[in-house]
Amino acid sequence: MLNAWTGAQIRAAEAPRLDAGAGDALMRRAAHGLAGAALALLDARRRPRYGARVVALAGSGNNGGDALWAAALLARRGLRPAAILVADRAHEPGLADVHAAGGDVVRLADDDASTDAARRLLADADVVIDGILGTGASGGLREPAAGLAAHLEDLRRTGVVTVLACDIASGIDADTGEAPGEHVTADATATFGGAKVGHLAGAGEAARGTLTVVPLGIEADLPDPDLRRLQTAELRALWPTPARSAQKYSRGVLGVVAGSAQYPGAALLTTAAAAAAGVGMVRYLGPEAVGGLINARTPDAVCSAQQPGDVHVQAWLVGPGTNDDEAQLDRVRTALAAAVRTGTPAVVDAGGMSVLPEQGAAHLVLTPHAGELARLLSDRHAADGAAVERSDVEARPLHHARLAARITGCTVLLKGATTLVAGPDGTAFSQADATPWLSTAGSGDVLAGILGAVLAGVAEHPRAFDDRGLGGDVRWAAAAAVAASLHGRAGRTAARDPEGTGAGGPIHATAVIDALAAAVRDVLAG
Ligand SMILES: NC(=O)C1=CN([C@@H]2O[C@H](COP(=O)(O)OP(=O)(O)OC[C@H]3O[C@@H](n4cnc5c(N)ncnc54)[C@H](OP(=O)(O)O)[C@@H]3O)[C@@H](O)[C@H]2O)[C@@H](O)CC1
Ligand SMILES: Nc1ncnc2c1ncn2[C@@H]1O[C@H](COP(=O)(O)OP(=O)(O)O)[C@@H](O)[C@H]1O
Ligand SMILES: [K+]
Repeated sequence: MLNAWTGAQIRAAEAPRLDAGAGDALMRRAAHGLAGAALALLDARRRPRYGARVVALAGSGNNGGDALWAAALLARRGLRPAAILVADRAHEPGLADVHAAGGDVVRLADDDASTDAARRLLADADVVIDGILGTGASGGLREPAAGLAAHLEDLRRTGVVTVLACDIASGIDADTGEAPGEHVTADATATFGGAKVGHLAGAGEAARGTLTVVPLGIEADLPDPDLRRLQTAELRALWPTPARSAQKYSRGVLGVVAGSAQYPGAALLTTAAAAAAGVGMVRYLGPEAVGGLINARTPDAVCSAQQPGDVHVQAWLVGPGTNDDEAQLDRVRTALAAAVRTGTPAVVDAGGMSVLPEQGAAHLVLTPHAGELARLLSDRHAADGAAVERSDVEARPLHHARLAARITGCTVLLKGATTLVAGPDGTAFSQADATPWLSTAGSGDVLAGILGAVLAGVAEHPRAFDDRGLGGDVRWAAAAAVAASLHGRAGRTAARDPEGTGAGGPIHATAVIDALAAAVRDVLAG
């Protein structure tokens, strides 16, 4: 599990040590970790350490102090240190050490001469340590730092310099991952004491590069994390693997209300994905014509035009492709009412979100993309009557996912390059296991099918969640994170993009279904 905390949580854990006068010692430890990360970056890029130019960008706070101290430490390893001070104050002991190491120092102001001098230093740099702002920042980067950050990004993108962020890329909010304005983009980040929420959400995910956590000795005092990311070990433990004595009913029956005579595709994709994910049985409820099409692709699905009240299932999947079909929407309403009454978990996708019960529950998992979440929040007057736009959700994804979970009382899975899951109690997960090739029509239907299969299996595996501190209502959010991760991994497998960088090539939704078994096998094999 990769856990992430807010700046306030980290500061609270540090507070007793700061009160005991250990602040400098903590900063020295941070600077040491930062210097090590700078050397590792040079090594990874096969650039010689000796004579390499390291430039610290230093703001007025301790983040700047860390960067200055790291640059001074690197002078002892043969690097040529320099500093660009972007505020009118700088961490005095750090600056003194850079001077003592013979480093060049430029103080950036709003004039051409200092801007030119700063740019000359950057153009000569091998590694730039971004210590402009850390967890003490409020709002976006201000000038002149904002202009320098934009220039730095031009140099980074064209391979002139490598950027190492101190704690967090400056301009990214450590508590949310939001970027209110210009921000630094890093090739790597060394963070202190624990990952920050801003590394795993919003613009912060793409701005951080490779993340290294430098221990500060405060780890035992950290509270429950604010945001979590499941990794292979958790996926292996939480994936619904059949017991020796399993039979189809014990593995879980998934009731699916999806598609319509006019839009059968969503029904085909969701049922095929659920079957491929290894659910015990899929029971499809809908028009006969759609059932026929489903059986041509997925003969193992049991299709009928029954009503939800007539079937016994362990989980529901409702809503994909049902928008324009009143009979299907009626089935969706009935299934959701039954789910709330009986505590049966349900995936509520697409059209299903327009017929939510008044009183939601954590075991109903909504799966909107940013546009659908904006509509849902607008319909619920979440912004005091003002419309919420897709761009609002994209700019502040974690905030809006949590807001929607609180307002609806349901678990909310917000789809995107990073998928965020929020429970109504504020518990949140972030998964970034996908590939941009997954952004294709029908990909969301496949995710809904996988999630349906996972939810149908949860009842059989309560201990797996309890044993990892993911019991109670948190299990629904955790199950959604499991599904998002496997969906992303299947996408990577299908696209042949193992790192999720956009390498490989195009895929369509059915290719993701076909790759799912291999992705699950990889996870189970560790
Ligand atoms: N705590 C510890 O023990 C340890 C902490 N550690 C390190 O400390 C870092 C946190 O340090 P910090 O608290 O000094 O805050 P930091 O982010 O450097 O900046 C605050 C300063 O910036 C300014 N400022 C604010 N917003 C701004 C903006 N938008 N644009 C421009 N300026 C802005 C603001 O001044 P203002 O101008 O607003 O008065 C304020 O003075 C943390 O990330 C980690 O690296 C490690 O060494 C381990 C031990
Ligand atoms: N840029 C991206 N990188 C990785 N995954 C993405 C990206 N864009 C979308 N996805 C994933 O693809 C799926 C798209 O879902 P959705 O928008 O509902 O598509 P549809 O409604 O056509 O099925 C989601 O699981 C989402 O997380
Ligand atoms: K920083």
